[in-house]
Amino acid sequence: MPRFAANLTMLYNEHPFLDRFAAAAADGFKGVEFLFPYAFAASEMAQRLSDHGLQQVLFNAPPGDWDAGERGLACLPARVDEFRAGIARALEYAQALKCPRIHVMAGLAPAETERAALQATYESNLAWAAVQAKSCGVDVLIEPINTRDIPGFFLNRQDEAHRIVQAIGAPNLKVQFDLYHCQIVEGDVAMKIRQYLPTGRVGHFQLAGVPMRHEPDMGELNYRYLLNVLDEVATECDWEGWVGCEYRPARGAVAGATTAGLGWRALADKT
Ligand SMILES: O=C(O)C(=O)[C@@H](O)CO
Ligand SMILES: [Mg+2]
Repeated sequence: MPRFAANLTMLYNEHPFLDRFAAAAADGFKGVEFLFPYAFAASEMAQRLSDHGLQQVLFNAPPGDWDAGERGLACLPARVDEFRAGIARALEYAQALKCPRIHVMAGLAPAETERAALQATYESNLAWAAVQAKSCGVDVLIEPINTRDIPGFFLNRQDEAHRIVQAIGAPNLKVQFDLYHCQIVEGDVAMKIRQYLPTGRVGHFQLAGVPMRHEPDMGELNYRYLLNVLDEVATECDWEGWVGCEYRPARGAVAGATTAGLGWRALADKT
């Protein structure tokens, strides 16, 4: 079974951010991911990883002004310099945290800009980022995201993401396959795992229950079935990546809420 990584942005919100590393390790996680490390010194985070025997498996490149509603810069023609500076910063953190992949968010499509111009900027930015990342041994990931959570997000579908990755043809440019977004946008999730994982273009998975983005055992997706499919296909194609647990615990941020909700991990048992 692919390994589960705790998403420290969404899980363990009952603890201050830097204390979430210890909490995840205490629950048996060996890997962690989060959205953004930039409010903290890389050395401080590297120390937490080492103290708790954790691997950093993923984080995001700078997304622009998140608090002002920005959700990535990669498709924005007027922001190329800022995009490039953000990739350089992300790669510095990736090296300090020994993290083998970064997620580059596409951004919101401005209504006044032609889709073709956004697409051209997106593809040239991704090609550039992949070259920079390659020299650091890092994969660049793109993630289709549903427009209920992020209205106007530029990249929404698995097929679009795979077309882009194929067209650019950089071996370290891959798709971040978030099963939660896939179910909301297009469904047929099990068949999409079967279709896309063997291509070699999937760099990472994430999961959450649908529709509320709570624990995977809450909601309309049958994760016992899906995790068995993932396991079967990953074994067939020797895929050894991680599955990020990117959900908001239903019990909220009260003491013990994240740990109390982890019973769903038994769904991954093949019994
Ligand atoms: O929202 C998600 O899904 C993510 O993976 C984040 O990195 C981006 O919002
Ligand atoms: Mg995700």
